[in-house]
Amino acid sequence: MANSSINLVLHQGSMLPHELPVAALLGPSCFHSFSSTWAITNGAIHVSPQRGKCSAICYRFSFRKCTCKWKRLVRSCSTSEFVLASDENYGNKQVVSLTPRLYDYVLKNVREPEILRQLRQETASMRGSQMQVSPDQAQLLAMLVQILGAERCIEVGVYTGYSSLAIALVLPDLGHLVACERDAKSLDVAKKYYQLAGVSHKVDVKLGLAMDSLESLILNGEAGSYDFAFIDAEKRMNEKYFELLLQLVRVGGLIVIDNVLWHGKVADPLVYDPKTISIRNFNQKLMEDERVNISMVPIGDGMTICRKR
Ligand SMILES: C[S@@+](CC[C@H](N)C(=O)[O-])C[C@H]1O[C@@H](n2cnc3c(N)ncnc32)[C@H](O)[C@@H]1O
Repeated sequence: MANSSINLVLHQGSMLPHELPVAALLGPSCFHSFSSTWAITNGAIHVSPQRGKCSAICYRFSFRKCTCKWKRLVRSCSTSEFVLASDENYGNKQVVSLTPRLYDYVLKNVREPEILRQLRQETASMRGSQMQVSPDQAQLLAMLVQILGAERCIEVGVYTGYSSLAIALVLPDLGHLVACERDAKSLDVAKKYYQLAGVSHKVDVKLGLAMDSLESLILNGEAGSYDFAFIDAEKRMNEKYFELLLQLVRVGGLIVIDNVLWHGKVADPLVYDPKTISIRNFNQKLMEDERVNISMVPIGDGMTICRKR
């Protein structure tokens, strides 16, 4: 077999047995606090940690003489990189692993409207710009809205308006998007772009706490009248937003929740900060919630699409 190698970024907690001696070498606190890049090559087995420029630590090791089942976790060839589920009952299903190169390719295949590109560029220099959804996520949201034929939508967490504008652009002219945001400064940018895009008449901006805005919609008799909702605000409030939105959305309507993978921390047993625990618990609740059909999609930071039954 050719000497193929891959780089796979494994975040803390996704430890393979091979990591253990390295973890011992570095000490638990050190090991706990970084993401590591693993270079896997065919050759003699060795594990060698080395600090890279980016403060990540790289390990080089191979599996030729290694018989442990973990070698099955990661495989490579010269052009693709993928992971296998560690549970062999998934039949060695290969799942593509997004690398920077592959993600660039995905982004090159997004049809991002010019106005969204401009908004993204303006937001890039602003505080919190990493909060906005990625172009591929925005495209998926817009696609869901179109497939549903949605006319009435709600967004919880607008920031400078990237995802809400993506939704508003595909709504019919009489469509209606309730956009909930507590930060007036970010909303000013969003409103400027709604105007520039000619969709202001479709967007009902609610400045204030999202819970208050959602509760007032319910008090206003609007339960069951919305087709689509997107949750992307304070993560620890997700369950509360979800419960209110479940009242506001009609049967067959969608509620999409962002950041359900939380940079991979949800799957890391070593991470138990309050936000991660809350997202992890909410994911578990959705998994058991008979009121909705669900699909967790590993796009961006992970989105779960819920369809109200
Ligand atoms: C992740 S950003 C939203 C990004 C946006 N969806 C986009 O793609 O550009 C989260 C936003 O939620 C807002 N937010 C957080 N807690 C909120 C609350 N309780 N009520 C209303 N907005 C809130 C924040 O001010 C922030 O602008």
